[in-house]
Amino acid sequence: MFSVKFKTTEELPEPSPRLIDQVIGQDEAVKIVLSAVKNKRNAILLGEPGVGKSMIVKAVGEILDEFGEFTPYYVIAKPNLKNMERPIVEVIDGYYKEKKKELPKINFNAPSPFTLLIVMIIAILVSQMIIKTMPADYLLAAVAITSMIVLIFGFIIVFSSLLGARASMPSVSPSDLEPVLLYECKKRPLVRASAYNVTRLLGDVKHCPLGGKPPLGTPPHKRIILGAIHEAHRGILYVDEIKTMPLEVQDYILTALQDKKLPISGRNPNSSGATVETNPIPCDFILIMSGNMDDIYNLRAPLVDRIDYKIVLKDKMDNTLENRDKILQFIVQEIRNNKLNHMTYEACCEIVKIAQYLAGSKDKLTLRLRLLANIIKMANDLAMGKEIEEILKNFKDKDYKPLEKKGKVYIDAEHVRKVFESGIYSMEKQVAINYIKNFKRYKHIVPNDTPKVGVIYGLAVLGRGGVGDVTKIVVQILESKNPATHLLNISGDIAKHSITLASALSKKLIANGKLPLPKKDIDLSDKEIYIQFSQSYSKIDGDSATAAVCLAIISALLEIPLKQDFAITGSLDLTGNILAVGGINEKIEAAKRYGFKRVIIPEANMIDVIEREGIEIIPAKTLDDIIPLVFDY
Ligand SMILES: Nc1ncnc2c1ncn2[C@@H]1O[C@H](COP(=O)(O)OP(=O)(O)OP(=O)(O)O)[C@@H](O)[C@H]1O
Repeated sequence: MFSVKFKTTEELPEPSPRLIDQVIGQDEAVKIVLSAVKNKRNAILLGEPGVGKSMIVKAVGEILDEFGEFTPYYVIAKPNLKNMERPIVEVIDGYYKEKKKELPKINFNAPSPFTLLIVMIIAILVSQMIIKTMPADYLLAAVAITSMIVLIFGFIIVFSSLLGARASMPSVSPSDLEPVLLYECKKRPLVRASAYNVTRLLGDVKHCPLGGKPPLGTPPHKRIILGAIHEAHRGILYVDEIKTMPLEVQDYILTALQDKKLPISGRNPNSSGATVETNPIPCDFILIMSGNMDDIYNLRAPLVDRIDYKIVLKDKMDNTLENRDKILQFIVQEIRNNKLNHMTYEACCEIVKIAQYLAGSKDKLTLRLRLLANIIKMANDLAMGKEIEEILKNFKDKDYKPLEKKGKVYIDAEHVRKVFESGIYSMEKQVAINYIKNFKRYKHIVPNDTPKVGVIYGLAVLGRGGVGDVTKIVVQILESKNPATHLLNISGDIAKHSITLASALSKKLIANGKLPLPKKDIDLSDKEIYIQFSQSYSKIDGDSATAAVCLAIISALLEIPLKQDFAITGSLDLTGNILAVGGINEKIEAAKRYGFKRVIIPEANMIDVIEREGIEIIPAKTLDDIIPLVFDY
């Protein structure tokens, strides 16, 4: 199964501590993201949930220092003395601690010593002129007048400038005018924000219940909240959940990408911050976004155009020795990273089997690794169950002492199997399992040895739960002047079309008389065909029942009974070839669960089938292959 031999994962080497080395099966995507970051390109990662989109970005974030020089900076906000509602935000290179003393002082427009000197000289010259024009007896008075002039000039200049500066904000205390540090960035940043969180992404101005004006309120520059878009300056902005990104936010991001700066304004119209807006603040970042496959359609075209790399992550990989080793590496990582108990070799093999099952084929392994991680964690909890039971048993015991560890606990294959079969890791699977359990009580579907005309068992997968189910298909023929085909309990368009096809094909095959069945003369022009998916309340919306329906119609029209010990799945083309279907392993599992001894599947699907005991799997290429196996004549 793996290239190394071991009894438990304890014997395997420690995984690399670097997250970038821990990413499994997404080598291409990792390479592209690294190249995007190196060359300052924007990128979007698309893929199924839990395939490692966030992990890749986080891993790249860990090694950002390796992408060349970075100039540290800090961001301060200071008041705008001309208009307090337009505070000024500045990005300053360097470390805040070093430059703290040099923080810009608020200028009260106090006159400089040079201005004062000029004023004094003018004042002295004026007083000299006065003295010269005065008679000698008034000299003393003249000197006094001159001194007064000099003093008055000085006072007027100093106080007028101070009063002038404060005219727009009377009673502001010096502390209200102090600049504040909003953010300091010492190494290249990776800033993560969810697309729906507008405040976090774009920044905001806090509400001040006291009106937002000194002396009682907090001045606007002290209420600014920097956005992730600004914190990501000179680094990476990672936006996930793009499906939820409001159009307005997309426009702001677009502006930021174009202008490399964006102002912050109050976002809540009812807040005192609503009237505040800063200057455009520098925000030169690489944008990386992520979402599920269809989410890209929620983005505006101009934004999509500005994203250079569009990367689709894989959701499965080939089932090779090398890739099974990667799954093993993943198991060890999950155990070490989450401090779980170690796993036996057999349990690891079981995880590989589940990886095949979730990939829908024996040739593939799933890369929806969050699902696998959850299964491993729950299997670990189950392995610990014995201890938990013991603790509960001793809970009421006064003399209870904490358990002494009796030997090591290992996750074994049984724990893994139990978690997978119970479906505890998936809500949809549990709903489907409950539905099937309840329905089975009515014994509507029971394999038996009594052949019946027009009755056959088809196979389906319930909802998104990944659980297969058996559906009973019943066909009845009525003599009628109004020949038609009626479909009952069939909702999906594809299903309706495929069953119409089955009906036409079965009539054609009977009409040309080439079926390997006893011949019977039959007038098809007066037959009304009723096809029912009996007691099927789950939506039948695929075409995988086409072969089953076709056989049931032939049986009903020719009145030749069908055996009842098998279930069948397969799509059909117009010439009677059986075509591959999805969810083949779930369908085989369902047939086995209901007790069928045989299951007929398209031959093309054989590459997907994961071996299991207890049921015979019969591949079929054409209807002619199947007919001798299923009719009782
Ligand atoms: N390619 C991978 N390699 C290793 N571990 C993985 C990988 N993909 C997923 N995992 C495991 O699953 C967890 C969740 O993965 P992550 O959050 O990156 O998925 P995602 O694709 O971003 O999912 P979503 O679309 O739901 O946000 C990881 O922390 C890791 O344990």
